[in-house]
Amino acid sequence: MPALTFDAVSMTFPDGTQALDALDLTLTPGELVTLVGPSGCGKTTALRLAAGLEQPSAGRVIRPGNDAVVSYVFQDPTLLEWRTALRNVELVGELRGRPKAQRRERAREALDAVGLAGFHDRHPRQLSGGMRMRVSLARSLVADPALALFDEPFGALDEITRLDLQTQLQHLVTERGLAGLFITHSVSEAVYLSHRVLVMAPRPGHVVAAVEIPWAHPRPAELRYTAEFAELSGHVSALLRQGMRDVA
Ligand SMILES: Nc1ncnc2c1ncn2[C@@H]1O[C@H](COP(=O)(O)OP(=O)(O)OP(=O)(O)O)[C@@H](O)[C@H]1O
Repeated sequence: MPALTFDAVSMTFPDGTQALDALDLTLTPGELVTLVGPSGCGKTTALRLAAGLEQPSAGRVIRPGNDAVVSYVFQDPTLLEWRTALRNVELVGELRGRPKAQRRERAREALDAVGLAGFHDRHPRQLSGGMRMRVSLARSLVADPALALFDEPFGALDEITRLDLQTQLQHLVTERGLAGLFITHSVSEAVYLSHRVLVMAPRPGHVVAAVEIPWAHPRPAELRYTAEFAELSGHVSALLRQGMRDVA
């Protein structure tokens, strides 16, 4: 059973803006697919459709069943400032009415898994941007999502933190077998993380190429410095440039 299916999905907003044209996508559990493309090509619209926040104007979006959790991670970590890191992550269990000891234990495990052991009792203002994003990731993963949607989560982070979080995210997705749909403007991030990269072009947003990324997960951090990686990244960049030229 796919975790998410887009069947010829088109999206035209009430003001007449056509954001997506006939997008097809199938995401299976354990698979991470990334959307890359220039500003305005409909990436966020696709994520919002996947989240059920918008309804397509044509085609079908088939999402996980009612009981399945879909998590959404934004570029802004959106933490509650008056709660500690632990209590931010614990909120998910609270909202579900889980017993206190159980939800606290799960939150502790999730924070440790994203490299925040020792920071459970800090408030968001006492954490760096990278640490805040780790809390946000822990909060989304503690919900045990069947489908996780990531809207440029690492866009605002420094390079080292970003590379570190890419590696951690990839381990977490692999270990948990969840399906992930990821947006980024970084070609190397897309190639490193994904099983498949969908290259998009605008006016209206459409997929110009689907590139399969062959390496097994989890991938070593050093993969990013190999000639094969540079070659595949160059290929995706060329498709991106080509897509932009074709609509210019
Ligand atoms: N609610 C809306 N009403 C009208 N037009 C919209 C709405 N949301 C998005 N759009 C338009 O749809 C197109 C796609 O927008 P979207 O935000 O999905 O692009 P994107 O690829 O995510 O861009 P970016 O990389 O800049 O975040 C754009 O032309 C945008 O202006």
